[in-house]
Amino acid sequence: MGLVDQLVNQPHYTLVNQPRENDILSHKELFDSIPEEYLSHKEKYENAIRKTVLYYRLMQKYQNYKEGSTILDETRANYRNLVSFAVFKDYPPLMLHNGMFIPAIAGQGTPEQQKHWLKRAKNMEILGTYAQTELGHGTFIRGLETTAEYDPSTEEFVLHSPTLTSYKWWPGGLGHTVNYCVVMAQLYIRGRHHGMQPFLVQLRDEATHMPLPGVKLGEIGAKLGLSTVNNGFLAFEHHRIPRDRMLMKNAQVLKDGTFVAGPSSKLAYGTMIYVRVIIVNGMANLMAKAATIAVRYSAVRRQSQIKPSEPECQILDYVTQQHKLLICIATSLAFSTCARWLWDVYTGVMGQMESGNMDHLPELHALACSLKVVSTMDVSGLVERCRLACGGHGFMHSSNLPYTYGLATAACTYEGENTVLLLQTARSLVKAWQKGSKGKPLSPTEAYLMDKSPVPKWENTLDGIIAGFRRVSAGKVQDCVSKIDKLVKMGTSYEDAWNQTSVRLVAASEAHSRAVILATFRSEVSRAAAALSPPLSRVLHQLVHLYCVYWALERLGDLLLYTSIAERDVQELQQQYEDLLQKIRPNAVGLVDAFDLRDEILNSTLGAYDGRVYERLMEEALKSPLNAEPVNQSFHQYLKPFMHGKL
Ligand SMILES: CCCCCCCC/C=C\CCCC(=O)SCCNC(=O)CCNC(=O)[C@H](O)C(C)(C)COP(=O)(O)OP(=O)(O)OC[C@H]1O[C@@H](n2cnc3c(N)ncnc32)[C@H](O)[C@@H]1OP(=O)(O)O
Ligand SMILES: Cc1cc2nc3c(=O)[nH]c(=O)nc-3n(C[C@H](O)[C@H](O)[C@H](O)COP(=O)(O)OP(=O)(O)OC[C@H]3O[C@@H](n4cnc5c(N)ncnc54)[C@H](O)[C@@H]3O)c2cc1C
Repeated sequence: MGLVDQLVNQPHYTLVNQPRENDILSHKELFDSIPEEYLSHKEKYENAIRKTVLYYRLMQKYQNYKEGSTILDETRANYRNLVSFAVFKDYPPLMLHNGMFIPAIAGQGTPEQQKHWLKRAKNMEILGTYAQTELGHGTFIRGLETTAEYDPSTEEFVLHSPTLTSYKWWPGGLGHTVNYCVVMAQLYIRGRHHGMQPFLVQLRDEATHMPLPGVKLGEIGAKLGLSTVNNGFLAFEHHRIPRDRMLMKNAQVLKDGTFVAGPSSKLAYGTMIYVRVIIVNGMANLMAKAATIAVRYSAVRRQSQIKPSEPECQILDYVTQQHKLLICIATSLAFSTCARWLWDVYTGVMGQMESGNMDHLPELHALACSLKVVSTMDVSGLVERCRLACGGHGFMHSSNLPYTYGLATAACTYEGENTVLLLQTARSLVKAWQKGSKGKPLSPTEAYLMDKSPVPKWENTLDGIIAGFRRVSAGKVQDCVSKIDKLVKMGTSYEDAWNQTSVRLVAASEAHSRAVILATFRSEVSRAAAALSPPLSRVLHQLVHLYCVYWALERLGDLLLYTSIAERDVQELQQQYEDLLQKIRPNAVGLVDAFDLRDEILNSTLGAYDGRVYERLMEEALKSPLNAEPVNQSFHQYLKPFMHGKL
C-alpha cells in the first residue's frame, strides 16, 4: 500500500471508527470478554486457538483468502497483519503458517510440489511452520546439526537429531498447533555433505494430531512477549520421509542419489530474505499503532501549566512531548515508504532470478538485512518512547504499549539477529569498496561510496543532509577497510582483522542504512506528493524534513567527523527542528487519524478515537478478576492471622 493510501484513503477501511456491516471486526466472538493478560499460559493458548479458527474462516469469507489468492501479495498480507492486531494482542499461533511456511513452499518448491502443498496449506487443510533454528545454533546456520540422509534403497530421507543442541527450538506454532513444517537440515548422500536444504515434513497425524513415531515435540515456555505464538521444539529419531518431500526448486536429489546443485547454495536462504523484506512494513504498522495511541492520549491528557495563569495544558503542547512523538509519526511513514520501495526491489530481483539472472541478489540481501535491522531497532526504541510518553498509564497492559513493545523487540532478534545482519551488510560494503577502488561499477545503492570529490561546503537542506549521511557512510567504510588492511599487513588473519574491526563495521553498516532510508523516504515522498493537494503535500514534506533533521542531530558526532558541518550549521539545524515541531503540532492528531487504525486494531484504553481515556481505564480495571469480589480469600487465610500475630 502506497504512502498516499496510507495517509488519505485506505480501501480496506472506512475512515476511523465507523463500524461497517459485514466487516470482520463486527464479529464480537473474535474478542475477549476477559482481557488475555489475566489468563494462564495454557488458557491464553487455548483462547488464541479458538479465535484463530474463527479469524481465518472469516478472513477466507471476507477476503476470498483461498486457493488462487497469492500470499506474496503485500497489500493482502498488510491487511491481515493489521486486522490480527484487533484479535490478538500478541501474534497468533498460526503466524508462521502464512509468514514462512507458505512462502517457503512457494519459494523453494517445484511447480508440482507447489501445486499439491500450496493448495492444502492455503486451504488450511494442513498447518505448518518453518523450523530452522536449533537449541545450539540460530545465527550460524552452516552449524546446524539436524541431518537428512538419503537412502536410495527406499528412496527416502532419514531425518535425525543427533544431540540435544540439534533440537529445533523456536519455530512459531510448532509446540501444539501445526502438523507439518519446513525443516532445514544438512543433506548427506552416501556420507557426502551437500549443505543445508529444505524438507517438508509431516509431524503429527492428520486425524489424531498425535506426533508421528520418531518425532518429539513440545513448547519452549513463557517469553517476554509473543505469548500466544506457541514457539516449540522438535527432534527426530531416524524419521523417514519420501524423497519428494525435499523442496527441490533449486537443488535436487534424484532417485539414485545423484545430487544436482542449484544455481547458488544461497537460494536455500531465500525465505529469510522474503521475511526480512516484509518485516519492514510490519514495523511501520507497529510504529503507526504506538504513535496513534501516544499522540491521541497526549491530546487528551492535561498535566501542569505552561503559564501559572492558564489552565492545565494538553501534554502534547509541551515541546519535549512533541520531540518524543512527532518523530514517531515520521518514522512510521519513512518505513512504510521504504518497505514499499524494498518490496518493489524484491519482486524485481525475484523476477530476474526466475530467468536465471542472479546479479542483483547480493544487493537485495544487503538491503533486506540493513532495512530489517534499522526498522526493528528504531521502532522498538520509539515504541518504548511512546510508552514512557504516556506516563504511568503507558505501563498498563490495557494501553497495549507493552505488548506492542514485545512485538517490536522480538523482531530485533528473529529472522537474523540485528548485529549479525549489520555485519552481512558491512561485508557487502567492504566488497563494494574494494571493487570500486579497482574501478569496477557498483550496485545503485552503493555507488555513492566511490564519490571521490572533495568534501563540499555543508548545506542545511534535505539534499545537504542526505549527502552528509553518504559521506559519513563512505568515510566509515573507508576507515574499516584501512584498519583491516593495516591489521592484515601486520600479519593478522583477515578473519581476525574483521572481528577486531567489527564495532566500526556495524557502525558503517548502520550509517549506510540511514543514508538509504533518508534518500528513499525523500525521493518517494516527492514522487507521491505530486498527486496530492498542496496542503497535504506540505505536511508530508514537513515530516520528511523533520525525519532528516532529527537524524542529523542524532548523529552530529559522525557529521562533525566526516563532513564540513560547523557549529553555526548545527545551531541552525536545531532551530529548524524546533520550528518543524511547532508547524507539525496542529496536524499531529490528524496525521495519526490518517493512519486509519480503528479502535479494535489499536486495542488500547489510551488511544481510542473518542478520547474517553479515563472511562476506559476504569472499565478495564474493573475487568481484573481480583475485582470480582470485595474481599479476597487470602485475607482470611493469611493477612488476618498475620495481623493478629497468629501467623
Ligand atoms: C512484523 C511482522 C512482519 C511479518 C512477520 C512474518 C512472520 C515471521 C515472523 C517471525 C518469524 C521468525 C522466524 C525466524 O527467525 S526463522 C530463522 C531465521 N534465521 C536467521 O535469520 C539466521 C541468520 N543467519 C543467516 O542468515 C546466515 O547464517 C548468515 C548470518 C547470513 C551467515 O551465513 P553463512 O555463514 O552461510 O554465510 P557467510 O557469512 O559465509 O556468507 C556467504 C555469502 O552468502 C551471502 N548470503 C548470506 N545470506 C544470504 C541470503 N539470504 N541471500 C543471498 N546471499 C546471502 C553472503 O552475503 C556471502 O556473500 P559473499 O559474496 O560475501 O561471499
Ligand atoms: C520471538 C522469536 C521467534 C522466532 N521464531 C523462529 C521460527 O519461527 N523459526 C526459526 O527457525 N527460528 C525462530 N527464531 C529464532 C531466531 O531466528 C534466532 O533466535 C536468531 O536468528 C538469533 O539466533 P540465536 O538465538 O542463536 O542468537 P546468537 O547467534 O546466539 O546470538 C547471541 C549473541 O551473539 C552475537 N553473535 C552471534 N554470531 C555472531 C557473529 N558472527 N558476529 C558477531 N556477533 C555474533 C549476536 O550478535 C548476539 O549478540 C525465533 C526467535 C525469536 C526470539
